Amino acid sequence: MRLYTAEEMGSADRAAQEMGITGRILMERAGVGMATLALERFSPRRAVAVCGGGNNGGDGFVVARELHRAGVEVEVVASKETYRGDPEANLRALRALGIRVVGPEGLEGVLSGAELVVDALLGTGFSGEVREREAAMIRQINASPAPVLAVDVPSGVDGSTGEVRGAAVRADLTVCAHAIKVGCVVSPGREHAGRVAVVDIGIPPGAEVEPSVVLNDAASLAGLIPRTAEPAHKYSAGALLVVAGSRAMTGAAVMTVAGAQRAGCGIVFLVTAAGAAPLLDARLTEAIVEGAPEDAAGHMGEEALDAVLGRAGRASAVVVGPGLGVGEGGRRLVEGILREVEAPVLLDADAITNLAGSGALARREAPAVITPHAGELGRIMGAGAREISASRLRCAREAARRHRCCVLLKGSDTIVVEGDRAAVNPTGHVALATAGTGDVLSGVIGALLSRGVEPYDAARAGAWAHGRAARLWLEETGWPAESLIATDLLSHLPRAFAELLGNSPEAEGPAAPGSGAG
Ligand SMILES: NC(=O)C1=CN([C@@H]2O[C@H](COP(=O)(O)OP(=O)(O)OC[C@H]3O[C@@H](n4cnc5c(N)ncnc54)[C@H](O)[C@@H]3O)[C@@H](O)[C@H]2O)[C@@H](O)CC1
Ligand SMILES: [K+]
Repeated sequence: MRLYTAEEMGSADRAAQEMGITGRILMERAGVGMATLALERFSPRRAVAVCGGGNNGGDGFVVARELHRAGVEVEVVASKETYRGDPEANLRALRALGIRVVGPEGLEGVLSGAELVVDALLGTGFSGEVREREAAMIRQINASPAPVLAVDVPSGVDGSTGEVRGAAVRADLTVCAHAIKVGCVVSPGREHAGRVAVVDIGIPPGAEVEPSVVLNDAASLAGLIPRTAEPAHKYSAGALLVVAGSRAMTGAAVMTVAGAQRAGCGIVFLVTAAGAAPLLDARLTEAIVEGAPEDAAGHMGEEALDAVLGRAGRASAVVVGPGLGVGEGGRRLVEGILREVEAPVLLDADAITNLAGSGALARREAPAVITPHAGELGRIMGAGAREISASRLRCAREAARRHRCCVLLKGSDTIVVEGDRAAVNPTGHVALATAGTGDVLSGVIGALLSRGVEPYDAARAGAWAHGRAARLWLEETGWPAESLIATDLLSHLPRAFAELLGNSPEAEGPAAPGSGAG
């Protein structure tokens, strides 16, 4: 599904107008569509439309008129004294219909008793920090117990980035005109938007622009995952080397290896700290486990590089990091792998932390993927987790540029960036905020890399399947989200992949007996 920034929406809007579809028509369509959804979802008897001075406010005036027409008792707050253009015409219509219009000072009064608040204060024309006058109105809307329908984007959220500086409306439903705005799916904007819907406003296909950010839905992933072609052997199905675990940290390695196995990897090698190897060997019956030299803390350091490179020669991708441990030795090990291994390398967890201040990723010519959470990304960007979390899209892009790799920034809105491309994953769930799920994800993406999927696509498909597996588990068990543990994902990953493969064309190879054409 298409996501639009403010700029992209503006281009589509201008192109539509050049084709004779006026702004007035678009505003009418937007307002009528949003009012229809408001009636369907909230059935309000009394509603308040809070309208700003731009076209977002103009949409709000149309919503108010339509609600009035449907018999809803409507009051309107207009933030500006004088209006121009389409908003002015729509405001005049309200007055002619006898709908009460008050200024911002009347907001508190009209909010009491409202069964729906229509937030049309600020839309895609807003960015930066909200001025105090509007911030005060936003705080009043948020203090009201009535449900909130946001017009196009919750006021105070930057529609192009999801950034919030200062106050922003917390909506129950955000109805976007024509296309979901990027700011409604990227955190923290995502948390302000509530449920998100789209209304068609009649922008013709010829006016569409190429979006810079896509929603990582199943349709966008169709055909990316290869089926194993016949004749198959365990290496042709992908051979993954996992470099993970330390004497005191074995679970992370288990999760990564198991995630890779469930994502269809033909064979998984694990190189781990010598002290962890016997336990992991007993635990991971289907993997080939090798112990490598460890330091006094039980971590693999540079001395483990030979063992890693020995195995890497047989692997079509390498995952490094879960449970590795943090330290100078670990840094040299990760740098050595980035320098010597030509197959795609995925760095997760401690492998990322170990690279703080290092230029090894940027120097690497072969493909690399990193899968940090906000804290880990902060460490290699010289920033705090809070700074990253406030500007997730911008920071992920900057990291991909500076470190010349594919970046998957974990979160409820996992973001994948490579070069100019960016995708936001919609399958994430709060249930995934538990130990070990990230290790499973790195195994899953590693498996896809080992099967020849390009880094950007492997990261996107992995994020989708990982989130989908959690959702399938929740649907099947009916258990509370807090009860999910990382191993639960393993049993549901195959079904998540089956859904993706349902969209995938059969790989070239001899036709299976009895299979029909197509
Ligand atoms: N572009 C399009 O194709 C369409 C746009 N439509 C609507 O128009 C909106 C965009 O309209 P505009 O471009 O007029 O912009 P907005 O109405 O989103 O914002 C402009 C208003 O915000 C105020 N503002 C800007 N920065 C501020 C700040 N930091 N603090 C407080 N107030 C601030 C301005 O003074 C102005 O009153 C969309 O979100 C959508 O709702 C729809 O009517 C349909 C078509
Ligand atoms: K709004």
